[in-house]
Amino acid sequence: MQDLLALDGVDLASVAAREGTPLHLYSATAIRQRIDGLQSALQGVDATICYAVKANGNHAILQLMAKSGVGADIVSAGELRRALRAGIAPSKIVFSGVGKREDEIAQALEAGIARFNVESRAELDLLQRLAHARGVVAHAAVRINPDVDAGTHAKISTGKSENKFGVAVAEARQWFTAQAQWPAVRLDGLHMHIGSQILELEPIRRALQRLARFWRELALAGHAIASIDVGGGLGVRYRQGERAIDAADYVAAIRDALAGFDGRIVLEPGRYLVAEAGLLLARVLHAKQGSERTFLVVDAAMNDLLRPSLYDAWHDIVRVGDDNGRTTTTYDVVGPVCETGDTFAVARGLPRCEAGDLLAILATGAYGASMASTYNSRPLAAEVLVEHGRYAVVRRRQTLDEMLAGEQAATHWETA
Ligand SMILES: Cc1ncc(COP(=O)(O)O)c(C=O)c1O
Ligand SMILES: N[C@@H](CCCC[NH3+])C(=O)O
Repeated sequence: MQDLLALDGVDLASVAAREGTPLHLYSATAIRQRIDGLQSALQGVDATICYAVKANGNHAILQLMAKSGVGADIVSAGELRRALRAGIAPSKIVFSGVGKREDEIAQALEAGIARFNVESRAELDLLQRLAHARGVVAHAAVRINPDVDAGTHAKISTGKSENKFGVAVAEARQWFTAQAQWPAVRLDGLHMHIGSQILELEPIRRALQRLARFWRELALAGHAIASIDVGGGLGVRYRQGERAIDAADYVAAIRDALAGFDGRIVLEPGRYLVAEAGLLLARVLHAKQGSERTFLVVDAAMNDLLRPSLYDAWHDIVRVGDDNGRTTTTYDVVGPVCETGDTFAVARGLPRCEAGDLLAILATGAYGASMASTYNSRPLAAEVLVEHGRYAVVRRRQTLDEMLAGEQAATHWETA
């Protein structure tokens, strides 16, 4: 990652000095390479890549997706708004999520999105009512829960029967049989998404096979399936040397499992397209010698990057600049937030650091800024897009006034 930014000729220290820290950086070149790689692997397949906006919904990144012909997988009216504003065609937008609100479905219907990935009978009923009221027919896919363990962190595993997502094949079968009950919904798609940060192909293969078996059964029963959405979940390398799934192998597994399917295949990668293209710059505030451990207290915190606190996730960390023979020292890299969980790394070997040094926390392009909060009343960090030795600020650092906007004294009371 750092090599790529260096190749682009961007001096991290100078961007940090000009824009301040903490600072999220994304390489446009790296994102394009990921998109191109996946698109090439998909050559000859009738496929639409619908980028999972939740991974990083920054306007500039969504514009980049739109310009590359990539669509969007959305989970809220906010993400719908973002996708449309960035120029993503409604015909390339799919709407996932286990709890879509009535107003959100209404907005998506009015925008004319391609498809709703439906996760419960209640949602199907609601979609029927709202589509009927508007005199339109909504295309829907059933999200199947294939009961496969994706082998990822429990908090981001979504394809086991105990998870809240999707429905069992048995229930989906009933929906197809009873289709006439929902005349304003065209139930002609299947969907799955078994989890995120998946590093082994085997669980994906198993889930695809279950999905394919059901598609064949439906086809035999005379149900036309126009779209099979295989979800996202492709993992990335958070540690140097870690193994991840190759895009070509992933696409080969999809082709194999769905051989003979002549409809549209939808993919919903999020992390895969953006994670390794991003890094978070943080300044060392001080090195603190505790009684048992040595801490590097930095100016980024769990509100800027939640993954280590939430999932004990590993992110490689490098000291920016020449090491000049500094000895390797073992540090806990921590933020200033008042929680012990505000820790980016435990017992990590780094060149000896001092106050003012710059650290880059790597592979933060996905689920970094998009999961940020203002916890501890820390304003949202700025985001910059880097390309060929230049950078553009694509989100200004939030000011304290912006952070406080909307809050007010309890002077106006309503009776309820
Ligand atoms: C329905 C759905 N599609 C796609 C994604 C994108 O996942 P990832 O970023 O792991 O590719 C998610 C999140 O895991 C999701 O819930
Ligand atoms: N937020 C998670 C991934 C969840 C994916 C959303 N379905 C992460 O940071 O790894």
